[in-house]
Amino acid sequence: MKVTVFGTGYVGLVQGAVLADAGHHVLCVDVDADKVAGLQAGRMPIHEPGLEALVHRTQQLGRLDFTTDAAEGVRRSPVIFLAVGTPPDEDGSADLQYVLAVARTIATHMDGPRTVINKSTVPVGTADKVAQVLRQVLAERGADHVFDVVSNPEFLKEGAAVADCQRPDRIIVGTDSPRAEAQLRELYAPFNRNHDKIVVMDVKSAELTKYAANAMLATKISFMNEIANIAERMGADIEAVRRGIGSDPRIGYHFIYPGVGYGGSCFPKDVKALIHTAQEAGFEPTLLDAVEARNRAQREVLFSKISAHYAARGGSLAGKTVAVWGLAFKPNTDDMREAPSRNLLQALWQAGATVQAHDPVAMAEARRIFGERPDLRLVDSPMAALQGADCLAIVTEWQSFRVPDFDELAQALTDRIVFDGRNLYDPAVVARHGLTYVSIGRPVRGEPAGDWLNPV
Ligand SMILES: NC(=O)c1ccc[n+]([C@@H]2O[C@H](COP(=O)([O-])OP(=O)(O)OC[C@H]3O[C@@H](n4cnc5c(N)ncnc54)[C@H](O)[C@@H]3O)[C@@H](O)[C@H]2O)c1
Ligand SMILES: O=c1ccn([C@@H]2O[C@H](COP(=O)(O)OP(=O)(O)O[C@H]3O[C@H](CO)[C@@H](O)[C@H](O)[C@H]3O)[C@@H](O)[C@H]2O)c(=O)[nH]1
Repeated sequence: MKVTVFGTGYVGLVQGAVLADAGHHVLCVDVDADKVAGLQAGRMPIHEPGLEALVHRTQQLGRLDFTTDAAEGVRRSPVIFLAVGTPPDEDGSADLQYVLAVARTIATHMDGPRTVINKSTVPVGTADKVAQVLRQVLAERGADHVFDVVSNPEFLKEGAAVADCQRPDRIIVGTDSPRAEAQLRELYAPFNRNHDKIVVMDVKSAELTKYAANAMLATKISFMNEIANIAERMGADIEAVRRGIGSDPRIGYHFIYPGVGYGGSCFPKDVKALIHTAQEAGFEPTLLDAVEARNRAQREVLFSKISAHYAARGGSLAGKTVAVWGLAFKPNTDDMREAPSRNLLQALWQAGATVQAHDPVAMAEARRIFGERPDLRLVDSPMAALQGADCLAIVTEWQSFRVPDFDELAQALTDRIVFDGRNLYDPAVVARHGLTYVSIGRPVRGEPAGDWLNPV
């Protein structure tokens, strides 16, 4: 099928490449001319495992193209995806300006029937708004073309976006139009061979399904972070508790890792947007309010531990150098949108510390965000970050941080202490190497080996 995708970000680019790989002919449209020129030349705007090879292959096969020409994008394909951003407005609601702008563009240039498929995460009622814009602009043109607006939310995870898109666990199709449903069934047929993954429902339920999924996952994380806070005050070990509850299939092991709070471009924004939608409808979502509040607090926990450690010893962070491992909001991506590392760095700088940081792929993004500043050194390896540092803070659980040389760590860090926001290590092993180890939801371990210290 001929398909046009508006927006070549994490969702649009991956979706476009995966559809092209499955055999469709895809044209990706973006307003960012640099991004489009880069993609035409085969340069990826984001780090996503497997994406570059997929884009190159489908480009060479002539099934994937990029353009800034929106009119061509609209005229070329009967099926048009919307995959533009829906960032949070100041009041937490989703900003629909990009979605509605594309709707106007489609209505301005369409010259026959179109199916508009919304992949952006949008509040309930947005499909109606898109349809209204289409109707209005068509009426202004005096044109009379048939269209359907379908909700088809995306569930990919960054860092695994290509794999998730190639093997979706469900394909939500929100429409009451048999014509549109048949088109989407044909479009997704290559992804639907093993068993029927397509779940058809009304548009509003599809729109809400996306928020419900993200809110449920965010709730699991905030719940676990809440239990971690209780555990560390009681002398219990959250990792033992995690294994203990995860083995119950009704709970499961997924998304119950405690840490530095959820970040990224989706959970923080989508939980806030759902709260806003509920409030607008006259309902106070107290559970979601609490999920959000716990996350806000959790994102400060690592800094609180570092600062409390030094304060308890009569010192402060002023003049200290803190090594930071991990800047991306999660491993296998260079995305730093709402990354918990940003909270930590700002707090450390405010306390007068210098940061010496390493991330396997997000260094360029960090440079773009923070610019040149005397209290930030971005270095090329995890071990280089330790040189001359007083302590280490771990923010992202990259694979390359999982098995460090603890003796080298102990030698390099002046204060011989590790603050781990991701519980990467066995506390007894770290302590055996002469390091003090402060993690999330577990008692502090330190020298001499085997000693349990008071939580800081
Ligand atoms: N990032 C994810 O993991 C993820 C997963 C599922 C759903 N979503 C949702 O998908 C949507 C897109 O997210 P993203 O992370 O891909 O965003 P992004 O910011 O990475 O990309 C959006 C792209 O849209 C382009 N754009 C803006 N206006 C345009 C226009 N009028 N015409 C053409 N292109 C235009 C921008 O230039 C940008 O390249 C959001 O609603 C998001 O919540 C994101
Ligand atoms: O047990 C866990 C799991 C995740 N996280 C954090 O939660 C955030 C989000 O992680 P993840 O869900 O893996 O990444 P995203 O790429 O943000 O993907 C989420 O958001 C997307 C955008 O809506 C959805 O499509 C995905 O299904 C949904 O998982 C990150 O900060 C993680 O560190 C935890 O703290 N503990």
